[in-house]
Amino acid sequence: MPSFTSLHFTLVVPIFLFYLYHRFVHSQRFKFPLPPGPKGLPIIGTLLDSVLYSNSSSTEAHEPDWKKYLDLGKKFNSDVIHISVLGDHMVILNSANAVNELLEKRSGIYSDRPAYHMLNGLCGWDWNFGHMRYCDYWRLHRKTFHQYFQPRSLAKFHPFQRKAISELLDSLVKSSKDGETEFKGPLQRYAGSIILRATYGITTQEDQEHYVNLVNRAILGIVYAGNHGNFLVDYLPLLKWVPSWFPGAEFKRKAKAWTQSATELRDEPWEKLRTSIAAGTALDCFATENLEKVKEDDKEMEVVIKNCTSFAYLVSLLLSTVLSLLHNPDVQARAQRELDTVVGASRLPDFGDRENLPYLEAVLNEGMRIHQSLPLAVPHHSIEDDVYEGYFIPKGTTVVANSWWVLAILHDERAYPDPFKFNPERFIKKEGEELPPSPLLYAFGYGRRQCPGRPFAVDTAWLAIACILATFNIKKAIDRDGKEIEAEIAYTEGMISHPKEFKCRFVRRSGETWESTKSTFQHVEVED
Ligand code: HEM
Repeated sequence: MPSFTSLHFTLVVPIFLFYLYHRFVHSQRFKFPLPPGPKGLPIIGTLLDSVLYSNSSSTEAHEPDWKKYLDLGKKFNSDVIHISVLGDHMVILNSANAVNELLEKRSGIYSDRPAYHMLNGLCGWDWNFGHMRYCDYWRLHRKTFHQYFQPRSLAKFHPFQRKAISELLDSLVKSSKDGETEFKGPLQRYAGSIILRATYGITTQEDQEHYVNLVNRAILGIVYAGNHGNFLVDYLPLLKWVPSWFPGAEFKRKAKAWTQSATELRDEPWEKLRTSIAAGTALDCFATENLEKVKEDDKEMEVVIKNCTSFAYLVSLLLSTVLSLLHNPDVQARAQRELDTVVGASRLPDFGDRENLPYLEAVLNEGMRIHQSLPLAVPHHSIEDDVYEGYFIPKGTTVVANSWWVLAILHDERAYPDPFKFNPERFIKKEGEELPPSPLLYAFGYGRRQCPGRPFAVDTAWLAIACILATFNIKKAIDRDGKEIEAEIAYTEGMISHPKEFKCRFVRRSGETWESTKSTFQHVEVED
């Protein structure tokens, strides 16, 4: 009978050798190099460069991440960059090609999300399905959301989009005084009220204002902790257990404040909805339609519905388009000529006019191209080893699409003269010329995680821009001495980016017709 030792040699050793052979000879890991990138120090990798730098995170001004990643691409002469910190792999995609190849064509591999130790683990955002891992639970959320917000269902939102635009125009008229217009609040309320109406059936002005303020507070956690690696805890999950009073544990104190608003955002409007359902006063919306379909004791499905009732980044697009229009009065004038010809001066533009307003469509496209609300989209994560252009991308890599730059590349000098100029003309079809790729392909993310709210968001933004241009000229604000105030073209940093504070005036185009045009949507039948 063979002894244990000889058994060991005859069975275990060959298996072990076979394993090593497989690992070293067959594994792609040893055949292909990682993509180029900063080497850093052994074990900690580029910790000192990347984490400590971005850990100033939160409020201090520094070079935006998309610019930092773009410079790395230039330095290493590659559109795919690898950054390693404490064994964590991150790959940055700096070209449309790389994004299409990996996030679109191989989306079966790249549709996961990173573990998000800061955002989900500490800031209380794990309930939001946009941050969930790629699994059946996420699929259930995605399907539930898509069924309600799919393109062919958009008409059901039109009545309350029209009502919201009417309120927006009215408040822009009323809040214009002393040489400037308070426009940010009304735009936030416009976007927020439509989303709140669609998801929870919330309609009163008081509730809308309350929840829009809540979103503004809650979103801070996403803005600062949404980009992978902004906090050290993303690389060292054990830091989660450091007590908040511990010196240097400021991240825990921030997380506590952000968790509170993220949780309020999840629970408060939901409780409100539950109360109105019990009172029999709830309006038809995403939540009621889905709750009606589930059995009373199906608690899991109720949580899914609650997790889907989302907030959105719509206002960033509106603010950045207003800023671009302010700097381009010629674009405003041309869009207004088109509106006057197609729609006339006696009513407001409506969804049915959209296909007859190609220049206005181009303005919307250019607004999405010139600045992206999510310059680095939302990080994806790989679930298998992969090889791209001779580079090895290990399973478990966080993959970040540098969307800001991807769009800039697509608008390079050869195809688009003056790519940093706001020029909607580039999206107008000309005889014998190809149109440039639509920003819709990039501004809303990629592959299986692409924004499912895109059609609804674009419709809502279109109506706002069309009606604002039909009603107002956007002009520079005027100070007390009657001088024009310049509006700087500058954007905030963080995962969600929007123009920094700027001033302007919304000046009515025609005083006489305003009373009749504003009534266009005011008598629309809306359930509220
Ligand atoms: C201009 C407005 C908007 C922009 C620019 C935008 C952009 C994005 C981006 C870049 C992503 C990440 C995609 C990826 O991971 O590759 C995303 C995800 C998502 N968006 Fe939007 N979005 C907008 C409006 C909306 C609206 C209005 C809704 C809801 C009605 C919405 C719901 C979602 C959801 C639920 C996800 C998560 C999808 C998932 O992880 O499967 N978005 N959005």
